[in-house]
Amino acid sequence: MGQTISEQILSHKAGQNVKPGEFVVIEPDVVMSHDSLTPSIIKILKEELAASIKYPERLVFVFDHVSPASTVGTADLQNLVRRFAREQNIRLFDVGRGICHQVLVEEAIAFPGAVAVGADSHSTSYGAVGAFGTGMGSTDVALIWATGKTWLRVPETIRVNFNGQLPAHVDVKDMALKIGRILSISGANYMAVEYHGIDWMPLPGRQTLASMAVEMGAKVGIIPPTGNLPEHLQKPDWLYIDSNAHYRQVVNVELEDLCPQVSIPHSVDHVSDIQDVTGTHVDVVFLGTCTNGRHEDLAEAASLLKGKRIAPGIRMIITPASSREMSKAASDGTLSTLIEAGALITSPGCGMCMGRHNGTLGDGDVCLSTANRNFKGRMGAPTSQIYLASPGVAAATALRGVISDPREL
Ligand SMILES: CC(C)[C@H](C(=O)O)[C@@H](O)C(=O)O
Ligand code: SF4
Repeated sequence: MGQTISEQILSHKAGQNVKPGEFVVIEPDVVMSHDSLTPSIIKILKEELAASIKYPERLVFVFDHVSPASTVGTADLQNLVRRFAREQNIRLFDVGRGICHQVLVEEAIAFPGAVAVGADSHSTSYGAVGAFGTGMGSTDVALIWATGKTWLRVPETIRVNFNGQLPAHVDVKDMALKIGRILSISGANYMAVEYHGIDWMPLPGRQTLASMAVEMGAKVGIIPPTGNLPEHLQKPDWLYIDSNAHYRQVVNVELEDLCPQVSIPHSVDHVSDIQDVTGTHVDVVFLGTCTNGRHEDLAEAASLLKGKRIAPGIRMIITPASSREMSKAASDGTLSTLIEAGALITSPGCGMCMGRHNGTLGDGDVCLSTANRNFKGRMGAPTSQIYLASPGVAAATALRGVISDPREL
């Protein structure tokens, strides 16, 4: 019997062939945590486990969730983590560097064939480079700090086949929302989702797809590390695309038939074709996050906003995913196009994604966001509403002040 990509990676790590449903103990290559949870992981390590860190070189800290700090409380906690990182010799990417998932890919800390664990649910993002990336809670992560090891149940795999090419102004985000619509928020619970037919897709689109796998409950969302990727992200020799692999379910999506998709409050899998929601009033447009805050996303918005102004009364807030993505957008004029159109650019990081700073939503605010979650109250007031869509839909909506189709501009 052949093996899926996740099965191959876990077999490689375990040093023996593993099958779905089996429990394995492995040593993750990378253990990421961010400003939001690192203080509590340090506390668990010290107070509950009374342990020390086994492999500091495998740990990475990133300050992105409230970055730079917005209150004395968050500033003090970040200082605590800075001191701890210095004492323990742990790599830290400080405020302004970017969203943890973006930074780990840019710095090639997450790499093809690796097991990359993060104290964050969107750690499925590392599947973009063909890593087994998965999120864990603070206690599990503290145990990895202490022992260097963790256990996993080998997931079954759902195979998604994308066929054909995307029409103009239909985006990888629409592919991700469409899969969520087909599988539902629990359709991939504790499974791997493996995406095929997208060798043509560059890295940023792969990051969009992999980041959203967890929104269907997936343990990992993985794209074979072949095709349109830089040399250093091509697959290792031991990893292969196995036509005899066994999949729990196969989903086929014809890209030619896809139109812009919009997720409606308050559930990610509550998705409509755009024509069913065009004209919906919006107060705020948010372009950013680990799902859609890269240079390509900003450039797509800029191409639609060039020489125009966003609608009166609309706030458009743009938070680049990292300093590198921001710098690319600065050097090719993307940022100035967006600023001239009336958008606000914030420091790189998670920004308003979780409602903790940089544009928290107030009572009754309606937001069209390029993020990955639209749970009630996520971005601020419980009475606010979040629609999720692509960067092109975000730009068209900012221009018109109501949800709009970028194909009709
Ligand atoms: C704060 C963090 C633990 C959380 C997560 O796990 O995903 C956040 O990044 C999110 O997107 O909701
Ligand atoms: S950008 Fe949003 S979804 Fe991504 S890690 Fe940050 S808070 Fe979580």
